[in-house]
Amino acid sequence: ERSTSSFSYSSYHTLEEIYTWIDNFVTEHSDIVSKLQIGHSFENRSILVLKFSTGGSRRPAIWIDSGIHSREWITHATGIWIARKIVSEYGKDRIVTDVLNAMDVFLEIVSNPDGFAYTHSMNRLWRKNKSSRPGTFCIGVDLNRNWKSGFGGNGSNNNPCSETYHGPSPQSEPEVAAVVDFIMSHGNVKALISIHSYSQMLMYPYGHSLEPVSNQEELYHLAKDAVQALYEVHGIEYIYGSISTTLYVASGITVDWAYDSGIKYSFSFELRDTGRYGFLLPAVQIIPTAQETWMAVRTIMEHTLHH
Ligand SMILES: O=C(NO)N[C@H](Cc1ccccc1)C(=O)O
Ligand SMILES: [Zn+2]
Repeated sequence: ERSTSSFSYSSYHTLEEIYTWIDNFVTEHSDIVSKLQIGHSFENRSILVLKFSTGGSRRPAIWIDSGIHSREWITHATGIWIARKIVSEYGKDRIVTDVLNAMDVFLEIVSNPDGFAYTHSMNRLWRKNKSSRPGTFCIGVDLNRNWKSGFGGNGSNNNPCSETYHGPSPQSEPEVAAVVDFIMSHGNVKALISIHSYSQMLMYPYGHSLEPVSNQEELYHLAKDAVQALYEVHGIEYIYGSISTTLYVASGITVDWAYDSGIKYSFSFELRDTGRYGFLLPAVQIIPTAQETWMAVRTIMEHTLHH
């Protein structure tokens, strides 16, 4: 039937099932949610974004993306659950209500649709998109290395066969160009949250250099508060800090571009787990992961609203 009540939020789904859920979800919550198509993938699939808005025009906004790496299935599942949480909490939870009465939220659940389809059809552990170019033997660009900030630097690879291939040029990939174009033309995005898995980390820029960002202190304390809110749900421990100092140097990444484009609250999550199951996180952990992640996301939203 056309309702999302038959959709299992505790299961992993195919691209078609998620796109059908998006249509049903928007139909059922058309007072607060709308569907935008911001572009097409390399293989010509629609790139969809959910817009949560209670009115106004060009309100300050929060951007959330998941699934930029297609094998990280827990991130799409978490994005879907968070979408439902936002609509169910509006009018009940004070923070969500205050945020949505003043700001818009954009949520891109399947940021790499071609790669995601491929993880269902051919290769469960595919990470990159599916772009190909004449004379290039290997397929795919790492969409977390194709952004302009620090493009081509250390922690990205010039070899098309590499899992961290940065692509021929910044924003060469339609999946990245669509997001850049959307955020730049919107011009009022105040926070960006890019959701990955796994490692249980909450990180902020920079990845391409060890130099601290100007509001490093603020981001450190916000990350600390967000990680504490996450911990209080199921006792899961995250580490936090800047990408380059907490993890490793990575160049051309989403959050560095966002930060350098003026989005001062830019974060990247690495969801569960710490390696026992890794990308193959059992479906039984979807809802617990989404519940705890939501509390961290809500903390970042509240801070963005008040600063
Ligand atoms: O791939 C993942 N996690 O899925 N993360 C690593 C590290 C990372 C995370 C977040 C931002 C930048 C870099 C990556 O190489 O992209
Ligand atoms: Zn990733």
